[in-house]
Amino acid sequence: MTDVDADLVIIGGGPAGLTAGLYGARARLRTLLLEGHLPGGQVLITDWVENYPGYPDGITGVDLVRGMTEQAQRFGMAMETLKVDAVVQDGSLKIVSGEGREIRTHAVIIATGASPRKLGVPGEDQFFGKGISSCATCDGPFYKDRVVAAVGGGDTAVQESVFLTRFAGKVYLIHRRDRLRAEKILQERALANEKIEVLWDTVVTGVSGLTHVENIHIRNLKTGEARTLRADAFFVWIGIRPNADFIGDTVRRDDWGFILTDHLMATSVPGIFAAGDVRATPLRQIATAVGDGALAAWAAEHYIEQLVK
Ligand SMILES: Cc1cc2nc3c(=O)[nH]c(=O)nc-3n(C[C@H](O)[C@H](O)[C@H](O)COP(=O)(O)OP(=O)(O)OC[C@H]3O[C@@H](n4cnc5c(N)ncnc54)[C@H](O)[C@@H]3O)c2cc1C
Repeated sequence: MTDVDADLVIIGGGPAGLTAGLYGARARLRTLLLEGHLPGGQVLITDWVENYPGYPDGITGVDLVRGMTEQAQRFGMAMETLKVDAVVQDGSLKIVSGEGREIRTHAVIIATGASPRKLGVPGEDQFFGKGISSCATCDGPFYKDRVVAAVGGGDTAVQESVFLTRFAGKVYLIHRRDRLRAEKILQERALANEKIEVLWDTVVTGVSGLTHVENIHIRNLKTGEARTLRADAFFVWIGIRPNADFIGDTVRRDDWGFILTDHLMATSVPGIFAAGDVRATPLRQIATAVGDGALAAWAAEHYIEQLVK
């Protein structure tokens, strides 16, 4: 059999990749995880996780992913900091490359997750990092007793708006519809919170300020009324896009770019699997990412066994 640098390469060190690493290492595959930044993925910017089973009182995102990383490494998963920019086939091998490095492997699990979507309104790029953020854990504490605005209506927007009230004096939650999409328990908390004012049927048309966010320009979709909110920060939580540009059209993807898989996480290319938020799935959570990662590693193990027979 052709020599490889690792039996299994996992791209991305969020909960999906770390779980795949744990299962790959325990299957005694030479398992290498490549992470472009720090292991942990989106969980690193999640202040408090209260719906991951096994932690009845909740756990910080940092502690949860630290445990996942240590557990996978304890069983032998190797980890390197490397931003992958291509995966190509070479016969039955896969070549994973990035930053001038090439790694030959039998199987690849893509677990590169997703990133926040942008609104695409004037001022958004200009003020990113100058009052515009998608990370309440990172930036919320800067706005003690200040007025902040947020946009979105899903789990992240609602949960993180409640989190922002620990610091901010007032949080405007701007939502384009007349009801929220978030889990009911999260909605109840937000709607009962006196610091949160939901602006229903409203869209953001722009952000302005001098050197930092000062104004959020909004329009009511029902009345057509345009107005300007004074706010010191603006948090954008309107969904996510997959971190899958590097794979191009090597594997089949849906209309939004999420990778299509079967129930065993196999993509359209034998030996390439996908797990977690990067794949087309109806629920994107830590628990589902972990389940995907375990299945993907199991499927990769069986794929590799077939190769070496
Ligand atoms: C603010 C916030 C709060 C949330 N709260 C909860 C919650 O309370 N409960 C819950 O269950 N879920 C929550 N989620 C969702 C949850 O975090 C995600 O569903 C989960 O992290 C997905 O895991 P993943 O491993 O698929 O991807 P990610 O966590 O996105 O990890 C992907 C990793 O891949 C890396 N990567 C990307 N591209 C490359 C590349 N080219 N090369 C190398 N590495 C790369 C990234 O750096 C990242 O570390 C929250 C998300 C956010 C943003």
